[in-house]
Amino acid sequence: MLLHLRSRLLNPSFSSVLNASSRPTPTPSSLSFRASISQKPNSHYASAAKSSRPSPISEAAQFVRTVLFVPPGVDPDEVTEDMVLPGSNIVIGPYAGDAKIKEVDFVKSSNRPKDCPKDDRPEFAMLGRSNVGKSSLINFLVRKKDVALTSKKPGKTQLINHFLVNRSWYIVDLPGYGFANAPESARMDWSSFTKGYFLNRETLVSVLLLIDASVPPQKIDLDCANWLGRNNIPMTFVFTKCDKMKGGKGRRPDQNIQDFQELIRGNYRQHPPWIMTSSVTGLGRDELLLHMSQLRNYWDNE
Ligand SMILES: Nc1nc2c(ncn2[C@@H]2O[C@H](COP(=O)(O)OP(=O)(O)OP(=O)(O)O)[C@@H](O)[C@H]2O)c(=O)[nH]1
Ligand SMILES: [Mg+2]
Repeated sequence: MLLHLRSRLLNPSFSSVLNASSRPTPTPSSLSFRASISQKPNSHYASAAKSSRPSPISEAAQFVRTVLFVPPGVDPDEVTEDMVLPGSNIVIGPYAGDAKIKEVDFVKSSNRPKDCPKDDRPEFAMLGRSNVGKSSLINFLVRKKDVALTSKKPGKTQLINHFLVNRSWYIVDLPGYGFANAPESARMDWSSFTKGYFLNRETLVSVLLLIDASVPPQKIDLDCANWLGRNNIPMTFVFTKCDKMKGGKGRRPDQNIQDFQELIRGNYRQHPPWIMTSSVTGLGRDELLLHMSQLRNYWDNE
């Protein structure tokens, strides 16, 4: 199982969509949510890892921990291949379930983090370079064409937009960063605006950090991932545009994804969750919703 898994994860390929079936009821845990879901690169740098006492875990469990995302409630020694979502490194555990989207309502746009909805529903924030496909991913997840506004021009989304799903959790569309080609009017100070949201939003379950798989790894995305990690903000890498097999200037999406993983691998003792998607072909939709359900259900039970 190890060898097969190793080659599958180190060489991402396009796989079929998993049937998101319902899962057993989760068992509440006393573990702290952020502590167990987040990746904390600061404390996970290789040097820090070397100085800590060796833990008596098996080679298989060690491999699983460094490459796979093992959610709360799963013993790394008991992970089997069928627990890993296709097109991802995500292990599905006992908290996954109730992943279907039945209804979605736009709630509000806020231009300051403190104007965001004030309730305790869990939320997921879409973050990524301008034009990476954040708004498209929201429409793709909720299976509606125009819930979130999309555009070929970068800088379309300029406010923090809250969408309420099944009246119980939020998806948040955020302005993109890295407006290299955006009109002057669309530029903004991402550092003070969006960073304030990340640092203060207590109901944020995870950031979905979107990375364009049709281009080679970009420094700004790596910097963003490291900033989130240093600030202990849980994240999932969502690779977008995986349908663009010819990839224009760049290499094929699977090669770009592999290069991105290699660039960040050294920073994390436990690899953050990642998943391949395409809002054109539907790749990864059910898998991403299932992953979000396990993070959310764990958060709800904490
Ligand atoms: N081929 C392909 N194109 C995509 C995909 N996702 C988004 N796009 C296209 O990429 C462009 C930008 O999409 P948006 O969803 O508006 O991007 P955004 O990240 O919300 O952009 P900002 O709001 O400007 O930050 C649009 O032309 C989309 O049609 C995808 O999976 N595959
Ligand atoms: Mg947008």
